[in-house]
Amino acid sequence: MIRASGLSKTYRISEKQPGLAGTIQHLLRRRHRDVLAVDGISFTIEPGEIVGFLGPNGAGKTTTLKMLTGLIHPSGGELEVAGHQPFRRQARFLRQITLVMGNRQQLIWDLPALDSLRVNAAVYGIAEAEAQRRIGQLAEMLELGQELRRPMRKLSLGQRMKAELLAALLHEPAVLFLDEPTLGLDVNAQARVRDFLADYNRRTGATVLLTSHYMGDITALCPRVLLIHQGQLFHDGSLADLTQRLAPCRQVRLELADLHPPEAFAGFGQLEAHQGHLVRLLVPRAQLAQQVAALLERFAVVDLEVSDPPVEELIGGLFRQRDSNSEASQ
Ligand SMILES: Nc1ncnc2c1ncn2[C@@H]1O[C@H](COP(=O)(O)OP(=O)(O)OP(=O)(O)O)[C@@H](O)[C@H]1O
Repeated sequence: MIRASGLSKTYRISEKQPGLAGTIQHLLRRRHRDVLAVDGISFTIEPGEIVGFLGPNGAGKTTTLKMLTGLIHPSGGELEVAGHQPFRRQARFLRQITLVMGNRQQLIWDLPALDSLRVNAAVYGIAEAEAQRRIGQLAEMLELGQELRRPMRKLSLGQRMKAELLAALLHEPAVLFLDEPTLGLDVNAQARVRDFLADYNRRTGATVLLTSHYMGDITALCPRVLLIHQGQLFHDGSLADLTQRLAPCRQVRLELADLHPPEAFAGFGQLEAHQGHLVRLLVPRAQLAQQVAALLERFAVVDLEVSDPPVEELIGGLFRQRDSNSEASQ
């Protein structure tokens, strides 16, 4: 459904010094600087997949989404979405995709969503009876009722987001590009939007590419993630594989019946925290079973939990490390 090969985007930024002198100089001799936002990424997404698109701020996610939806022209590489070249913006292509940005809204603030939805239906050439059927079905899935009859400005953030999703799906697109669809929502509203997206994907077989800073969205919805950093693809695979790649150790938390000095844990792993009866160790994955067995034998254990460090921390740590390496080599 989506094929990108060596996809790149360079933005040209004009640089102007502040003040009148800067403006005159800029008029006489323009200065430009190139920003390589996306640097030759390649990936393929099959119909029906839900793929998470991760990366720190400024990694190039939004730029990639804009190229995939035809909002901007790539500087290089090849791109095909639903059998089309997005930047040609053919009507047949636009009918097959949708883009939802959590920080933008398309529904009119002072009007009830139903009015805007009728306009959208007309723009897409959907007959009135069919539009009503689709609105009814999506409203039921999104648990929206009378809210659609109230002006958008009177709805809660979560209700507004759900109405935006409804509007974005009215033309039954085959590919959904979702940029932070749960931005600013409270945990309950986030969970409802996630459930809806999973349900929608199951029912319709739509392909979904999702960016989110909330790792909960990604773990709940995306069996596969693409991770980009400084415009390059760093990982294409499962979140579990990514975690394994980033964290060679697992965290072992212990609650012990007795008090022991820190030295007592030497040889069981790296002691991360030690407070009274609570102890946290980092143990290499390959030695986990053996070390846990040894801990259970050596200490009177009240409770034990094995987990991966939070993936946000792992990703943040990786990028801090790579950034400081690249600064050091400059
Ligand atoms: N219109 C533009 N003109 C010039 N530079 C831009 C433009 N849009 C983005 N950039 C730059 O391109 C790089 C990638 O930005 P982009 O918005 O794609 O990142 P992102 O991964 O979506 O970040 P965030 O998570 O913060 O939204 C950044 O360095 C950004 O400053």
